[in-house]
Amino acid sequence: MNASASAQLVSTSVSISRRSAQPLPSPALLRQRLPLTGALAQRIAADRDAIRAVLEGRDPRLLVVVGPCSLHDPKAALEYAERLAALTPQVEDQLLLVMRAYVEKPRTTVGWKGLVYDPHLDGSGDMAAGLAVARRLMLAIVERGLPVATELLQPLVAGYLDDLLGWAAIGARTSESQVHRELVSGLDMPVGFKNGTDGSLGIACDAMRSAAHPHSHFGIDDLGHPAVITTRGNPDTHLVLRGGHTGPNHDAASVAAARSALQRQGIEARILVDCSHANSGKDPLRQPAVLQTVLDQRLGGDDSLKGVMLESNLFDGCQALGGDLRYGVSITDGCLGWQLTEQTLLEAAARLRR
Ligand SMILES: O=C[C@H](O)[C@H](O)COP(=O)(O)O
Ligand SMILES: C=C(OP(=O)(O)O)C(=O)O
Repeated sequence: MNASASAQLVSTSVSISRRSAQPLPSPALLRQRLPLTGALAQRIAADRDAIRAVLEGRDPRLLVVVGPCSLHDPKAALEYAERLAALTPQVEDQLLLVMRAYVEKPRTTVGWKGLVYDPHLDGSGDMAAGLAVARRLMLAIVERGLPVATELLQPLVAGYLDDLLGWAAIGARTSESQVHRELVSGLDMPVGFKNGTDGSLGIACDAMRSAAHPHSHFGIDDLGHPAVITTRGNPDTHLVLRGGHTGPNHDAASVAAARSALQRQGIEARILVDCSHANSGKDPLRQPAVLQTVLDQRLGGDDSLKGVMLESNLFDGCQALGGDLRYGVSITDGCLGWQLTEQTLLEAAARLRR
């Protein structure tokens, strides 16, 4: 094609398109700018093994994924990480603490989509900066000795961050997506699939079976080039119960139903309960009560319940994005403040110890 024909093709595609494009650094370039040291990479591999051991029942502790609904302020996120790291030695005989470090948010319709999408919180969508801020922050959390957990939402983002993760979630809005199942089948870490927002368990069970299989799928390679990605299948997935439109699903009857649904499909019953979202009726202060029901069931002999998730921040509640933001308060879902979080986790460890 000569130059004028190709210019015409470009202008035609621009005139009929509702989108524009700006380049981003490749995953390899960002990793090179913000590298993971060999010692930290080994720690992350050991953290993944420790989480696997809990999920497989080789370690009797309770996995606790705890932290903000979303990270929007690196300073507050690091203060939170320091508090969680300081709490760890007091509970680690009973609880395996992993920090929730969510930098992408799936929205029901529209809203702030997380630090990687909009790090300046002003709708400018500076995703090149967002990726760097998120990677730097996750590295700093890992350096403080904590395993990092996140939701993987946009598959392209995974390549920029996945070397830093100990655990990942596929959210209620994406568990049914083939693209996300393919992504998980290539990840070398434990991954939780959430039940659907309507409470359906079937999509998460299907997701676990699909992700356990090898796949070939469209993606980008480390240099950012379009590529055929070939995966080996991920055996380390599990179900996350988060409740649904019809109500919570952390009670004994719902957990038994989930266990049967998994067993019917030949999947090992490994379940984590999200104490927030529809399990708390979106009231963050109800999370400790949800956790108690999980402990009741575990202490009553249910060994399919491997862990919990709590949405927690420096301070209780949430605030609308805009104007002067209060330090340490969520700008997405409401969270349990640090004081109550610490008390809840200390009490949970004490109860399990007894
Ligand atoms: O965890 C966060 C929210 O529940 C999820 O992102 C959906 O939020 P939205 O319904 O406010 O968009
Ligand atoms: C969005 C989340 O959860 P869910 O997918 O269960 O709504 C979340 O944990 O932030």
